[in-house]
Amino acid sequence: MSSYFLSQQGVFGATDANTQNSQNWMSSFMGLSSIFAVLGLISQSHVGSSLRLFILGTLIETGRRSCYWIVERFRIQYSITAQFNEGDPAYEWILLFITQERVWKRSREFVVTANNSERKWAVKTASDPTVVGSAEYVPTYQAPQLFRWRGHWMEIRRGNERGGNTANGVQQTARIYVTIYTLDMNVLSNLVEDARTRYAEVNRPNVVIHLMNTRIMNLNNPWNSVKRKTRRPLDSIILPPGQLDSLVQDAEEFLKSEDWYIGAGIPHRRGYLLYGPPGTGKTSTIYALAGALNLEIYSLSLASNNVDDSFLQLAASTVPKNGIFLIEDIDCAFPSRADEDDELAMPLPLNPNSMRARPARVITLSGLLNVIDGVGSEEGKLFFATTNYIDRLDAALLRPGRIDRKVEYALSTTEQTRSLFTRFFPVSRFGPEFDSPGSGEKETTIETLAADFAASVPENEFSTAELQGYLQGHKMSPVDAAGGVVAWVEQERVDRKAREEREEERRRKIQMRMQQHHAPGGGGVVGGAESSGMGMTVHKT
Ligand SMILES: Nc1ncnc2c1ncn2[C@@H]1O[C@H](COP(=O)(O)OP(=O)(O)OP(=O)(O)O)[C@@H](O)[C@H]1O
Repeated sequence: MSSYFLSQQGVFGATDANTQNSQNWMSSFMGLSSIFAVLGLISQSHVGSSLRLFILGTLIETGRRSCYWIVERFRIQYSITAQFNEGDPAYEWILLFITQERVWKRSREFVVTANNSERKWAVKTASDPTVVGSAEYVPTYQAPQLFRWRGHWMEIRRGNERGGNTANGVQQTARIYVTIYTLDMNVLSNLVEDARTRYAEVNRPNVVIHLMNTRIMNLNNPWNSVKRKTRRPLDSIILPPGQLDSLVQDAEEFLKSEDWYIGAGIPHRRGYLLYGPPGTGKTSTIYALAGALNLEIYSLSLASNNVDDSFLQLAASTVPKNGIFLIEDIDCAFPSRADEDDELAMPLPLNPNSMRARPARVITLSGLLNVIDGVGSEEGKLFFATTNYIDRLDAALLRPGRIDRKVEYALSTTEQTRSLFTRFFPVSRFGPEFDSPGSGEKETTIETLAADFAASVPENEFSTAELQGYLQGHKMSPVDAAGGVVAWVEQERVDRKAREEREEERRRKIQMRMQQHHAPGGGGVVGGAESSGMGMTVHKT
């Protein structure tokens, strides 16, 4: 639920200010009558001009304060002020709203950044529509801006709230204050709804991805980096028949059945694990699904050393309802048995004093489980996790209720390979001028080439991403793509073998260095590891 702070009394302790103002006014008023009395005296007694000037000044100042008081009174009585905090989705809505309403017209201060995929709600500063700028201009809105919307006067102002000190410096949270000169609360609701609708409309062609900038962590706004990606059609994801449809249907049904979950007393959340080799379409599926269901993604990597249990909890709790909470490579948080062995097999430093401390593992399994299904797991959210190594995940993590659906992604089947070829070389793009040897019907030719291509790629040996990489190198010529694939497969096998041998050699060298290091007279064991399991593992190998 989006939140914005409301006040009919202004935002800066207006009640106290009112009391003080009214006292000032009263005293000013009382002062006025005595001033007039004194004036009479003065005119009679012909006191000097300096005294008259002084009295005139006092009168002007009193008048100024009275006007100010009246204006403030009016403002407080006849206005509604709403506060939008950075980090809340409503903040994004209102930013877009003020950009579209061209409230910035009189703004003279901008933050200028080079164009990139990060979303900023920049404004167009060039009047010539043909000018394509290389930078984006975001108004600071530091000075209050007055504008009219649907017949109502409004004022907009931006401020920064100073938070606590952290390792990353002082945390600041931006706020936007909108003052509407009306007594009708509906105007505010309409404004927020209008802003939300515009936001949804503008983002229709994109998928919005919220990320954490773990270098500049902000406890008030953990999702402090927003990117947009062009929406990817579902049919551009090539998977075995039925796999994608069933996933989309499942997610759609989940979103529609909140009442059923409440009635059945089951928390309204659903967890999916997509697992399989790299480059098989796990992440692409989630992005395409988010686009199709109009959902925003909140994506987190557990690989960062800065993320700990409490931050994870905070991040999960700030994902709004109907958002997708995505943890990519979820196995990264915990070492596998193989990894642990590898770490023990790390080359030991020659000088024990130079041994670097290993980074602390700050995410615990119980912390992660808590986030997925415990106190921190908010309802109405889709949870997605991806991994290349399902066998490294703890059984507790995989149990239903935490992960409700596991979907396996495999290396490309012959049918997927064929579909990938026809997606790369659509009949529409290659048209009548497509000139193929054999000069059959155009459509038949592409189909034939696709069949030849698929038959030449061994099933379940290459990922879709690898095949896509190959096809990209021949994107203008389906004939070359189909003709060259046999040689490519051979070359890939040779390269793969060489890579595996290099890796094997690297491991062997590490083991040898460890053995030398632990052998009698070989430098001893650092930090008393001799008596530990670590020493035993090494001697055995
Ligand atoms: N099944 C697929 N259908 C269409 N494109 C795919 C498919 N699999 C991979 N790709 C393409 O390969 C690239 C990498 O895909 P993606 O990131 O989705 O793979 P992944 O399985 O998530 O990999 P990783 O496990 O390394 O994160 C993308 O450009 C994507 O378009």
